[in-house]
Amino acid sequence: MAGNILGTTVYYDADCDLSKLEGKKITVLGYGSQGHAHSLNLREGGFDVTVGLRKGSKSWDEATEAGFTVKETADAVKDADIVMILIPDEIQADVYASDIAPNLKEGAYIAFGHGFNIHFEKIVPREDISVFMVAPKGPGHLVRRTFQEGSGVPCLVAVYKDPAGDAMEVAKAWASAIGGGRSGILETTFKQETETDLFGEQAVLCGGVVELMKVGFEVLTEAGYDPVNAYFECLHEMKLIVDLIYEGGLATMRSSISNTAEYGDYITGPKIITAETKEAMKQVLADIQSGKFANDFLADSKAGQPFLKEKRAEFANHGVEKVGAELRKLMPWIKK
Ligand SMILES: NC(=O)C1=CN([C@@H]2O[C@H](COP(=O)(O)OP(=O)(O)OC[C@H]3O[C@@H](n4cnc5c(N)ncnc54)[C@H](OP(=O)(O)O)[C@@H]3O)[C@@H](O)[C@H]2O)C=CC1
Ligand SMILES: CC[C@](O)(C(C)=O)C(=O)O
Ligand SMILES: [Mg+2]
Ligand SMILES: [Mg+2]
Repeated sequence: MAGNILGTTVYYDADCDLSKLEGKKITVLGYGSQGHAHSLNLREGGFDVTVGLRKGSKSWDEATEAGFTVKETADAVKDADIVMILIPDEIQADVYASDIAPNLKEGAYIAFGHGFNIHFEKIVPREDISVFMVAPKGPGHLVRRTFQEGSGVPCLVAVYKDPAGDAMEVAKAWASAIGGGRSGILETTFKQETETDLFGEQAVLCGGVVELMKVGFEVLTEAGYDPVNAYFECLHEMKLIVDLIYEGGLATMRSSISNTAEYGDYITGPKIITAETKEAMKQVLADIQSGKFANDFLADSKAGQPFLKEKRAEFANHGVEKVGAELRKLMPWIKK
């Protein structure tokens, strides 16, 4: 049953009424990281899912091979009671205008895995449409893998418009059906989800951690240390350390490392992540809140993604990726 965690209500499977999805025609747009996970998990719960895609793509073949009814986006939206939009954020507004909005039936629900386009008002749905969000707090491939293993990724749920009157119950049912109710479903707003998710992925989870690992690798290799040793030290072992934090918090991790490491952790951590770093993080948050980041990201996308492509090429050629690719070939237990 729902738990009160330090004043916040968190829902679990027992609080979610899956009958809210029963008898509804469900369409998932996109069969990428999140799309494949939502579609497969829902289907295993007994729900009938149609996948909407553009014809002739890799995803089209994959969803067809997985046994789904696959239709072109506009066609998949017609007749659907719930349309979950899991195509890339940067194209959602255009696809919404061309293929989704004109085909949405009166009184349908639309849903998102991230609040970006609703919060920044790139998509403004009609008044008869109910709008909710189910945002897993983890990568789609882990939403699928943990579900198969019997656990699940926590989800944030929110409602933006509710002419149907039960959008939050539908959102909770969806979150439960994809595995979120096994580890916790948190009710929030589109604004909170969008801003915290963008901040987390940029400053901590992806941008922050990747830069820390990459620069650590560079400092060791530029000082003449063996690149394989540097890779094990700065990247491979990151997962092992984070696994302990995930399992028991910072104290469990620190109880497993040596006193030498723990002393160095307290002495050196604040020299690397300084007051200046905290100020930079605050500026990152301000740019997210003002919409600057969203507009810069969309402008890069409209221009054909020059910045994104340049960075992908730069990282593909970085030593840390080359060493890692060779080492992982010798560790067959690491899944592709
Ligand atoms: N990745 C993640 O783990 C997380 C993502 N989210 C959110 O989920 C949403 C989806 O992201 P993500 O799963 O990463 O996306 P992906 O890039 O992994 O997948 C996008 C899917 O959309 C399809 N697609 C692309 N362009 C079109 C188009 N014009 N018309 C129809 N289908 C198209 C792609 O198929 P193809 O290119 O083969 O045609 C692919 O199947 C976003 O809102 C994101 O913020 C939220 C939490 C975590
Ligand atoms: C951390 C990145 C993420 O927010 C996610 C997997 O949760 C994303 O947008 O992919
Ligand atoms: Mg996220
Ligand atoms: Mg995100």
